[in-house]
Amino acid sequence: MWASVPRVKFFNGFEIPLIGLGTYLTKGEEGVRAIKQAIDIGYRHIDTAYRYGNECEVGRALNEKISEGFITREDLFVTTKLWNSFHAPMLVPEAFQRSLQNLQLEYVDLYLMHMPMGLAFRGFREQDLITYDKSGKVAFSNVDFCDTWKAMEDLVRGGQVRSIGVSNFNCEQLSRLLSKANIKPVTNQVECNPGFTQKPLIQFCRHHGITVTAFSPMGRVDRSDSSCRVTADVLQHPQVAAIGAKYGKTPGQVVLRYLIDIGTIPIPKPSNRAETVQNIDIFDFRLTPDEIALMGRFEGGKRAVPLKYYSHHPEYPFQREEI
Ligand SMILES: NC(=O)C1=CN([C@@H]2O[C@H](COP(=O)(O)OP(=O)(O)OC[C@H]3O[C@@H](n4cnc5c(N)ncnc54)[C@H](OP(=O)(O)O)[C@@H]3O)[C@@H](O)[C@H]2O)C=CC1
Ligand SMILES: O=C1CO[C@H](CO)[C@@H](O)[C@@H]1O
Repeated sequence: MWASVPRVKFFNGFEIPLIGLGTYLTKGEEGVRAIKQAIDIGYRHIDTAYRYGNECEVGRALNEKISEGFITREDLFVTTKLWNSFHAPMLVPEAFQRSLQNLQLEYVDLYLMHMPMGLAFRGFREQDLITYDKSGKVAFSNVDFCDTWKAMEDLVRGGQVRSIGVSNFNCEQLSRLLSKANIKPVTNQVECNPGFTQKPLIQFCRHHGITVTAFSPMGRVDRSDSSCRVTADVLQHPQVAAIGAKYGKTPGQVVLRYLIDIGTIPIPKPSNRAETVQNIDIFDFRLTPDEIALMGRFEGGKRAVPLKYYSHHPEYPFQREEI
């Protein structure tokens, strides 16, 4: 049994465990087993999204562990996300209720706007989530994300969402949101790994009391999606292995510790039991300032997940980058 994972407090008083379980591509019976196994190992923070099509599996796994008496709902921190085609304020309550129903929970701890870019709405089925215009490009909506945010604020007031946040927002978009919001976002979930360290964004968020959740923390993505790439293969790097050897840790553990030491909350997706165990066993060591500096040298300025399909959207957050 592992010691419980430390938590950090949001500005609103709610606490989030410092490591989460990513679930993109975690599906079916195997997915349910993997999530239950992660709960047994000690994970309490689970990250899913309507778009992942696996909220039902996540909900089943969590509710089975609750029914067994192994955990209570209050032990858990569950995040899900509003998909881009549900940005119109009138769609937000229904989109959220569908997520809640899939999860079979009475509330979610954190509801994120998955991206700042609104997409055309066609329906709630999987095949409706991304539609294309006549020229074959992803079809957009012109909803302002500040209006979407107001509808998300109403969900907090309704009591079924404890905290709200955003994902894939850049500093300018966050600034605009902050200038209009009544409830501040508790987190911005963005790609962060040694190959893409997000220093300016982390600084901006810290200044505004917003946490940064680190997705794709390993900087590589286990999927046949040609729009994703490996940023820096630090897991194979001898210097990372050497840091790990000093602490009796694997390169993956060194990477996660680095992300915590620079102030983020990583949500890695393990692909087997050994990785699931390793990724939570990172709270008995910390990197020295020199080791943190060394890990920072893998920065390559390029994302693993550049979301290229949306690059023609006016709110595409990475316009200024070479993608
Ligand atoms: N908000 C957003 O837009 C996004 C959110 N996310 C969220 O973040 C989560 C994590 O990101 P994801 O893109 O999956 O990428 P990760 O960086 O977590 O990469 C996953 C891969 O890393 C490898 N890995 C995991 N743990 C270890 C370890 N200890 N040692 C060595 N290799 C390891 C595994 O590959 P292998 O099989 O080779 O071992 C695994 O398949 C997602 O599951 C999702 O919940 C992700 C992308 C976008
Ligand atoms: O959350 C997500 C998981 O990764 C996908 C990339 O392959 C992203 O498109 C999506 O935002």
